[in-house]
Amino acid sequence: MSISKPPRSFFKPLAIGAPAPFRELPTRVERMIHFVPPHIEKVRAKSGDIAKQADVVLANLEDAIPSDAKEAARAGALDMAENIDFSSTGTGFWARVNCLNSPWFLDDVTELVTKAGNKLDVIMLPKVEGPWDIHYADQLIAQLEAKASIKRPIMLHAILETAEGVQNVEQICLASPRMHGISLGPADLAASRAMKTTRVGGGHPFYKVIEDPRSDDAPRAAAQQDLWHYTVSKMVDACCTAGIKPFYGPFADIADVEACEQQFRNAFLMGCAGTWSLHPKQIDIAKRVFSPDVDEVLFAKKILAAMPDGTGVHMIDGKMQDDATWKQAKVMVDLARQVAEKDPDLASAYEF
Ligand SMILES: CC(C)(COP(=O)(O)OP(=O)(O)OC[C@H]1O[C@@H](n2cnc3c(N)ncnc32)[C@H](O)[C@@H]1OP(=O)(O)O)[C@@H](O)C(=O)NCCC(=O)NCCSC(=O)C[C@H](O)C(=O)O
Ligand SMILES: [Mg+2]
Repeated sequence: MSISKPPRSFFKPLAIGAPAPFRELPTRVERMIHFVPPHIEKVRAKSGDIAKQADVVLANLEDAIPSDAKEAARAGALDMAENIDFSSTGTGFWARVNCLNSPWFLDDVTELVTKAGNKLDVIMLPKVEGPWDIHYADQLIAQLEAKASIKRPIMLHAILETAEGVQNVEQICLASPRMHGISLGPADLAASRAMKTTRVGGGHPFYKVIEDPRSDDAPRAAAQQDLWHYTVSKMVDACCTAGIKPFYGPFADIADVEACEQQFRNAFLMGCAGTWSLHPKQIDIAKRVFSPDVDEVLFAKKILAAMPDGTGVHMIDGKMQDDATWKQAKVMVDLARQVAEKDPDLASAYEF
């Protein structure tokens, strides 16, 4: 017998007075989650301008924040919630709290929900290992939402960054209607798996396939492979099954914009909705990559126009189209419509 909630209970608030969880995710373009270290006043002061460029701004309280600056970072996050106007640009405001077994988690969540809960869209939860972590955070957040009379539910976004978390990703995604999505955490995950790399995301020059020996003894061609392909695929399937969003995570070689763009593009093509940006220059890369390609959108529109009821078979520009390609086209055009609402230049390029 499986131990899961009866269907009628799944969407009930977990505390009396807490808002009911969303039945559908709010429709939002979230091409990048921009990380701000909120304890650094100089950077925090820029986050108002960053909020005009990025789809989501995240106050980071976890890794990259020194242990003696955790309280300052939390205070900085509350300051951002109070003083930045996220709503006029439709920008999401998220916070990454410290992990569940840290001494800071309880105060992070308590203060964020009770003091900034009506501004906060999503809490990002690091190092999630199984559905039990989500159940605990879900119940605690509901209690705090009730206590502080929060009007709309705060969503949860888990980071996939331990071998155990990857093993349990399907159950994590299905654990609660509060789940918004999952991000890949390639640095912690590499450490958890004892992968022999010091890079954060991206490829590795030693992880490659080489061609067969050549008769002329010339050097053999080689191509780097994607270390993250299996994990991203597993994450995308788990998220799509649960109706939540998969995201790539950090790419820490800030100077290597070309490799960053390629890693983001691989994730986009495989189904990810967005990525993290750690530095302002990664915002535009993510915007470019996670907005669908103009030529592909125009071609997808042709497919939808040729097959108004989504059935049958058609030839367009020499390529066979049928019910399945109609669905592919709809994914592309639906996303383009959402992006177009935020971006007038793309709206005109997509010919909406
Ligand atoms: C990575 C950085 C430490 C680099 O900072 P810096 O050396 O200051 O960069 P620049 O000199 O090029 O900065 C140019 C100007 O831009 C401002 N700046 C820099 N970063 C940001 C930012 N994130 N948001 C807003 N503004 C930013 C600088 O202040 C400069 O301004 P000015 O002096 O006026 O010209 C830094 O970018 C940074 O701290 N980024 C965030 C790092 C972070 O959040 N790391 C944690 C996430 S990754 C992770 O956790 C791993 C994951 O969990 C896993 O397991 O995989
Ligand atoms: Mg991490």
